[in-house]
Amino acid sequence: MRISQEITLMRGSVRRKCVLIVHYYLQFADASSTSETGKVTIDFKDPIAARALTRALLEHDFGVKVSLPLDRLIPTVPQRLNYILWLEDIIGQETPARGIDIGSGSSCIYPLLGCRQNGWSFLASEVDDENILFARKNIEQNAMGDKIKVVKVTEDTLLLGLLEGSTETFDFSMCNPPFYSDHLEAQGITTARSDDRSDASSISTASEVESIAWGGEVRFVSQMIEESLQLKNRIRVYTSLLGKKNSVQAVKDFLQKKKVPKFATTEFCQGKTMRWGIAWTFDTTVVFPKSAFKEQKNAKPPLVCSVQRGAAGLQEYTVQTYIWFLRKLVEDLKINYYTKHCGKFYTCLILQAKSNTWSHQRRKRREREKKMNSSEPLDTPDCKTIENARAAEPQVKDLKEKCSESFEASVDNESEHSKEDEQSATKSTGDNEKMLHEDEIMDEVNVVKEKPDLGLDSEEATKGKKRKSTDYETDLDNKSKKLKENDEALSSDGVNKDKQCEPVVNLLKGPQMLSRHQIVQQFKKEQAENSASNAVKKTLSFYEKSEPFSENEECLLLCKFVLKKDEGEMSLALTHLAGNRETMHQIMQFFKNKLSVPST
Ligand SMILES: C[S@@+](CC[C@H](N)C(=O)[O-])C[C@H]1O[C@@H](n2cnc3c(N)ncnc32)[C@H](O)[C@@H]1O
Repeated sequence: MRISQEITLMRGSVRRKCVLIVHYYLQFADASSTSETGKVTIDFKDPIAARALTRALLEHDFGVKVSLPLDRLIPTVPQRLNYILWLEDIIGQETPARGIDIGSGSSCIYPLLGCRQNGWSFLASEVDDENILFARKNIEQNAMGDKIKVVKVTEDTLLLGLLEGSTETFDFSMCNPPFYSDHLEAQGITTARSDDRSDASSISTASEVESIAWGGEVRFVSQMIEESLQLKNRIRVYTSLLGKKNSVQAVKDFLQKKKVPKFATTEFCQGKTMRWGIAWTFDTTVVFPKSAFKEQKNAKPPLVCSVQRGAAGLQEYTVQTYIWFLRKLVEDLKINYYTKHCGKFYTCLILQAKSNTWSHQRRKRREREKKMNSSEPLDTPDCKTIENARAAEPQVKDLKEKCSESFEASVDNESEHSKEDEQSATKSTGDNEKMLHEDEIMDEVNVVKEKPDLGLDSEEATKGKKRKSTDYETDLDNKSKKLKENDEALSSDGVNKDKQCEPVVNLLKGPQMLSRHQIVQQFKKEQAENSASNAVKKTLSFYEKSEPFSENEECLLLCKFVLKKDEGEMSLALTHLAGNRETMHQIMQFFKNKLSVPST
């Protein structure tokens, strides 16, 4: 397997692999250093080292020799390869396809890779003279002059201008557009996504014209969409890379507005760097990669609850305040949790519930109070009341500290993260602690949205009895009602109505304990069958890397817990990963009860 491909598939530890290659090429030995123990490292902040790595990878894996100026974008090979591999999936490798590359850069990397890998031929455009000079040199030194042509265009020219005066048709178009709309944006998030290198500490050598375009990438791609409406099937599949998650939705909205019949998105994950691909077509025979569709269809929507201002009587409407409150609840319920990300606007935990500790909270509290009154020692702290939480709220000021103390990998720069949480595609630091954006792999317009998952693990489902989604809704309503009734019954002054209350757990299917080993097996099976949701895939790799829970530890439910603040509004989402799905509804109901806004 080629080393860069291996890097792509490994999706991480790029450095380790890269340094081996740099070392492999003795002529690049200057760019690397070897410690006394023989550990080879390269400085990613050094443009010479970055260039050496790219050149070594291209030559070693693809037999492509390139010359690259140090004052222009130095492409990272694994990221570029991701895009080429995705295109291969869409258009197939069988036919010698002809494509367009908007903005070849000095490397001319996409045409060179596409030509060498698949025999594709290219018409490429570029605005920058120095880039054109180097791109043509690179084509020449790889003897690809008959397959790749680079033409100079003006900045307002994209597809229409490039194809003016010709009737030629193309199988695809591709583009890695300048991401930023202006210097401020470029500077503001430079560390998060300067170039597309996997590490924020790497150098960006991109010139202004390479990184900034009026209106940013959304306008750039929107113009391509507008022009495609005129060109229609002259290009079979239009594609572009996107560097910001926000841009994906904006471009999808635009495609929908323009009534483009078919489009798809994908996610490229390389180390800590995320990029997105968008593809659209007017040819309904185009089939976008199947596996990803399946993934989208199989992904069950999370349970989401909005967290209102003043919920639980807390005054500060911040993720830190509420994560503190919710973590307390989780701890009191003796639910194990593991922090995947702790940020200003986004916190993600993995919850592992061993047993149902959330039913009958009031009864348990009364029992505890009784014990306290009879001066018996209190052995098991139970769920804190809202009042307790309110009383403790002043501690919230220390939350950031607490958060970073107890969370395994903390946020090292809040302002950086606020940008990251809202705008950037870069994952947070630390191998095991990746920032989870909402899962969004391939989707297509007009895919019917799934009904929310409402207990598909229930008895009927296991018996194979088909039920309408409305049935599930009614079921959940009934269960929620029952929960509420129980709560109300239990909260009546001094009257013990426990006997009247059927335990909620009896309404549900019996506990279904899974060991960590079984969970991992289940995840692997889903992955092999291509039915694993993104959340499951990420949890699997997280499990494999970090082993957060012991091998034999059993659990009733494993779910992802996300508290985030988006456009000023906070929400809590639970995504099922493994175990008894019904219990996730109960836990969500429990959180909802605790997060009610007290009447004044
Ligand atoms: C982000 S760089 C990508 C370069 C290369 N494709 C890569 O992936 O490494 C964007 C490139 O587009 C070029 N560019 C900007 N506006 C353009 C336009 N209207 N037409 C063609 N190229 C353009 C820039 O000069 C720059 O080389």
